[in-house]
This record gives sequence, structure tokens and C-alpha cells, in this order.
Amino acid sequence: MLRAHLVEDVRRAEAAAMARLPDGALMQRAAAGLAAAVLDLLGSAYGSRVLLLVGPGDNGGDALWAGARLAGRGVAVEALLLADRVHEAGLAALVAAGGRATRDLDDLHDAPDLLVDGIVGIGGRPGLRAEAVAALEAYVDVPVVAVDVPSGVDVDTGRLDGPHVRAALTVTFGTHKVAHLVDPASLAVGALHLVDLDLDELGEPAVEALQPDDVRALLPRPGLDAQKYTRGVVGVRAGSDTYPGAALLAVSGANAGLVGMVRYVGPEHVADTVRTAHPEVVGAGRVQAWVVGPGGGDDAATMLAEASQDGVPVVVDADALAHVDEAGADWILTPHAGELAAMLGVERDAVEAAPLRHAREASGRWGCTVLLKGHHTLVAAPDGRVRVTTTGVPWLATAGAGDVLSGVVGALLAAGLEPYDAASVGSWLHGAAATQAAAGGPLTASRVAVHVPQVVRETLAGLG
Ligand SMILES: NC(=O)C1=CN([C@@H]2O[C@H](COP(=O)(O)OP(=O)(O)OC[C@H]3O[C@@H](n4cnc5c(N)ncnc54)[C@H](O)[C@@H]3O)[C@@H](O)[C@H]2O)[C@@H](O)CC1
Ligand SMILES: [K+]
Repeated sequence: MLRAHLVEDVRRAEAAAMARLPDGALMQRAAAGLAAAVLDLLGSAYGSRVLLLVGPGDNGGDALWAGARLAGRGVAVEALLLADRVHEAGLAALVAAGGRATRDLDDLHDAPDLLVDGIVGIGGRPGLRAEAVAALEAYVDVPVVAVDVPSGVDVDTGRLDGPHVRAALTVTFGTHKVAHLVDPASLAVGALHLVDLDLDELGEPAVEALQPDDVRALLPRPGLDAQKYTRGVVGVRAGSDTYPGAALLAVSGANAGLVGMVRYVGPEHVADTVRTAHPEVVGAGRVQAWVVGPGGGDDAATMLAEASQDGVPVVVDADALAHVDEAGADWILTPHAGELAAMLGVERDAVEAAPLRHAREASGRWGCTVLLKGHHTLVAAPDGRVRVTTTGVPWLATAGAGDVLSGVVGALLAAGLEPYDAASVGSWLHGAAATQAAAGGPLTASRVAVHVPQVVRETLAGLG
């Protein structure tokens, strides 16, 4: 599991580690890891030029100490000091190693190969000062390695408020921070590298992200004595005269092999199309979970009312979301930002600016799991836990992808996973299937469903 902690937890754990380690040891570990990552990216030390952007705190200290190590390896290192006072020992080490420091942007030599953003770290407030913005603008085409976090983002929430660094690589220390995983800040992180500081006592993570091993442990798999009914039956109530295709897509997600049987309930001619495409699918009957809403149109309210009567878990998606009054504790709501905004009575922009807060709020308000779709989909449980999905590709932003997701999640729910696990594992599989289907290019939603079994196969085999 990849875990991200709040700044206060990082500070507490760092203080405990510092109490048992020699002075400055943690910063030296951080700087060594940072310098190694920068060298990796540069390829070779000699002939390379690096510019450190140095702010007032220990984040700047990390950059300066790493700069000293890089200078010692033959990199031409300059530091632009963006504060009246910077980390003294770090600055002295840089200069002693042959690096050069200035406070004047015009005093810098040729354009560097890399910028190291040591402006602010976990002590930073959102936004950047004018001098930092000017430095970044002077080198817009130069890739940036962010120290700990891209400066300017709101570390604990992932919100953006004002200018911020856009990194090609972020080298973080001890544990991940919320902004690394949660949109919109996660879009500014680039590749993410964790330098281990051996921190204990970090406590519960604020958010976490499933890794292939976690998914493997959670995936339902048939026992030797499995029968179709013991593996779970998922029912899909989706599609209408206006949107018959959504039923097909939701069924294709549900019918990716994760349950023993799939039922479809909907308009007769849509059911014909579903059975033609998926001959395994049967009609009404007992289910262990319902998927309700994709393409439901005007029928969505009736679909939801009928599904709720069974007293089994329900995945509520698309048109059905507008009809959620009271939700069962074992339900999963799967809105995108616009749908969640309508449910909460706020603007879509507000949800997009603070998806973590709104997913948590919705989960609390309806007392059930909420899966908020986005670049990094969030799954919030009513007890406060949040998982974020880091699989997937931008090509997945395509019509019908959400319908497939609801089917996959419903299948996992019917197979017996807890709602929080079903939603997060389903979203992980959906993203991984999209990456595989896209193979570096475009994809369609139907192809995502086709790739789910292969992703499951590879994950079970430990190839993920
Ligand atoms: N505590 C430790 O032992 C370790 C800390 N480390 C580094 O230390 C960092 C935290 O250091 P600090 O607590 O000194 O905090 P920062 O380096 O994040 O800087 C805080 C300072 O920046 C100012 N500031 C806040 N927001 C600003 C903004 N938007 N623009 C300009 N200035 C702003 C504050 O007034 C304060 O003086 C971590 O992110 C990490 O990089 C690492 O060396 C690992 C060990
Ligand atoms: K930084």
C-alpha cells in the first residue's frame, strides 16, 4: 500500500527520528536521496548544469546539501537564493564543494539542464512569491525536480491556490504527502520517488493508494468447490430507449468474469441487444448486488426504487444519482465532479478544486462509500478512510468508461468485497485495463472491459 500522511504526522515522526539520530542525519539522508535521483535524471554529472531554487526553510537546506553532493560529482551547480536567510550550513557546503550562489536572476550563467525546486516543502503555504515565479518563468522549458513537494501546492489537501511548480519528478522523504496523490496538485507532481527515512510512528495515513500486491490480496477468486451462485450474482439495471449502449457497457464491466452470473433488467429491446452481445447474461432474479443508473434516463428513479427493495448493496451511477435520498450503508455512489456538485448543491468548479473534501463530505452525508471519478479517482468511506486510484491513462476520459466501471465495481460487490474494497479495487482494475487497452494510444470504453480479465490474470500471477 502506498500511504500518504498529513504534515503534522510527518513532523511528529521526524521529531522522534531526530531525537534518536545524530544532528542533521535526516537531512543528509534526504539530500543523498535527492542528489542520487537528480544524477539519475541527468544521466551524467560532467558537463551537466543544475540550478537550485532555494527558499528560507529546510526544504532549501535539502536542495543546498544535495547541490553540494552534485558539485562534488562534477555537476556545475548554481543556487538562486530566494529568501533573505537560507539554510546556512547547506549554503556553506555548496560553496565549499565548488557551487555558486547568487540572489540575482540576471547573475546566472547559461540555462541549466535541470531546476531543483527547494523553494518550500511541507512548511509552505499555497502560492509562490513573485521572485520564485520570475525564476520559474525564466526557465519554463527546463525540467524541474521538486524537493519533497512541488512548491506552491497545498500539501495536506491537494488544492491549488495561486502559482505553483510543475515538476517532472518529485523526490519526497519519509512518506508520501496528500498532494502527491490527490487532484489537482497530483497533476503537478510528475514522476514520484520516495526516499526512505526509516520513520516510525507515522500513524494512520490520510489517504492511501492500492498497489498490485494489495489488489492481489483482495481479489475474489473461486474456491475448488465454487458454483456460479456461491461466486456471487450481480444485477444490472441500466439502459433506456435513449441510451441503450450504456446498458451494454455496464454489463460488459459486470460480465468480465469476476462473478458467477450477471442478470440484466431493462427494456426488452435493450435486453435483446445485451443477450446478443453477452449470451451468458440472464434476466431478473436474486442478486447479491445491483448496478443501477447508466443510461437510465427517465427510468432511473424507478430502477433505483426497485433495486433498493431487495436490501442488497447497490452501485448507484449516472442518472440514478439524482434520485438518491437515503442510501444504504453498503451502497456505493459513483459520481463524476458534475454529478457530485449537483448532489451537494455546489458548483462543479468547487468539487474539481477540492475533490478530497467533497468526496469525504458526500460519504459522510449519505453514510456510504463514495467513488468520485477524476484523473485520480477517490474512494471515500464514511469512517474517514480514503483511497486514491493511480492506475489509468488520460485516454480513459471517454464516453462510456464510467458505465464499464460501475459494472466492474458491482461485480466485486456481489462477489463479497466490502464496499470500500469493491470500489477501490474496481477502480484500480478499470484504470489498469485502460492502460493496457490504450497501449500508448487511444481507447474506447468497450476495449477497457475486454482487458479486465487480462489485468486480473496478470495481477493474480504477480505480474502487475
Ligand atoms: N524536519 C526534518 O528533519 C527534515 C525535513 N526535511 C525537509 O524540510 C522541509 C520542511 O522544512 P521547513 O519546516 O523549514 O519548511 P519549508 O522549507 O517548507 O519552508 C518554510 C518557510 O517558508 C516560508 N514560506 C511558507 N510558504 C511560503 C511561500 N509560499 N513562499 C515563500 N515562503 C514561504 C515560511 O515562512 C517558512 O519560513 C521538508 O519539506 C523537507 O524538504 C528533510 O530534510 C528531511 C528531514
Ligand atoms: K519544493
